[in-house]
Parts: sequence; C-alpha cells; structure tokens
Amino acid sequence: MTKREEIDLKRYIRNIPDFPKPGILFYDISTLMREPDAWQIAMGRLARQVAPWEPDMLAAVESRGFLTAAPLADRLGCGLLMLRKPGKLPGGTISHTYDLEYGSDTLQIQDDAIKPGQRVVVMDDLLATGGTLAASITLLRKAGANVVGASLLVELTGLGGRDKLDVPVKSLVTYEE
Ligand SMILES: O=P(O)(O)OC[C@H]1O[C@H](OP(=O)(O)OP(=O)(O)O)[C@H](O)[C@@H]1O
Ligand SMILES: Nc1ncnc2[nH]cnc12
Repeated sequence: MTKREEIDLKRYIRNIPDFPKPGILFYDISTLMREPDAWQIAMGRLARQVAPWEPDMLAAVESRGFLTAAPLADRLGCGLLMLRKPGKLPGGTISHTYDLEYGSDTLQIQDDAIKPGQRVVVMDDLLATGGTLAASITLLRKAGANVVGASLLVELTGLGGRDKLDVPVKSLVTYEE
C-alpha cells in the first residue's frame, strides 16, 4: 500500500484539452475533490504549506479558491474572507480592476474585512498567468492587509505567473505547460 506521504496528487488531477477555449489545457481539480482520501491529503499538505506564515486570515479568490481556503481556515483556526466578482458582496466594498489577456475583470472585498496590518495569505486553486493573484494582492493591500504569502494547489510554471507576484508563493503540484 502506498504511504500517504508518497501519494502523487497529479494522479488525481484530470487534464481536459481545449477547455474553455481551443488551445487551453484545463487542469480539473474536480477529480481530486471526488476522492476523499486524496482531498484530505491535499488539504493536509496545504495546511503544512501555509501554517509557517502564521496568517490571521485566509483570502479566498472566487470561485475555486473558496474550495481550498474554507477547509484550510478551519484546520488552521484562522479567519476567512472572500474576494468576489462585482455585485456579490453586501455592504461597503473596495474594488480593483485589472487587465486580462483579452479585456479586463474586477474583484471586490468588503471594506471592513481586514483589520489594519493583519497577516493574510491569499489562496486559489491554480496559478496560470498570475493576473488574478496579482490583482488579489493589490486589492488586499488597498484594504489594509499585510499579504504574507500566496498558496496554490496547482502552478503552471511555464506561464511565469509567480514573477508577477511580490510575495512568497507555494504550490503543491507544478506543470510546465
Ligand atoms: O493566473 P491566471 O491566469 O489569472 O488564472 C488563474 C485563475 O483562473 C481560474 O479562475 P477562473 O477565472 O476560471 O474562475 P473560477 O475560479 O470561477 O472557475 C483559477 O481558479 C484562477 O483564479
Ligand atoms: N489551464 C487552466 N486550467 C484550469 N484553470 C485555469 N485557470 C487559468 N488557466 C487554467
């Protein structure tokens, strides 16, 4: 029997070619989440990755970032906040609009989500070009956060996303493509 520490999470992450557009190889974590043992192992490894940063809060990027940040906040005993697409968060919000390969996108945070200087780790499922995480970090700083790290399940290293980020970045699984 394979020991838990030897389990290769790549075995559980499915690749789907040409989704959502021709030419994109989509890394699908649904197949990892369907396997309770593998998902627990992934969350355990993420917890060990993030704990040394001693966060007060985890910031979850809509929507797949919610899937990793919520169980981790529970494991680490820290707070959880959402970075959402526009018009989803009640009360006062702060926005940041950023450029994508084609067009632009906006993320929002509640303006009272963070106490000044709180240590925040931003979490998403996957790092590709880095545009989403770079924008998330800018938005968190606008809201007063001390962003101490970024944590991912999957990193597509060939796209150079981590070069856009000025915080320490850790990922569990890397693909060159
Ligand atoms: O590094 P980048 O090039 O910015 O890409 C990474 C982002 O793309 C995906 O989100 P998507 O926009 O597909 O939304 P979803 O999480 O709602 O599926 C993924 O969950 C990251 O948030
Ligand atoms: N190749 C990819 N697979 C899954 N999610 C993504 N988000 C951005 N690029 C992606």
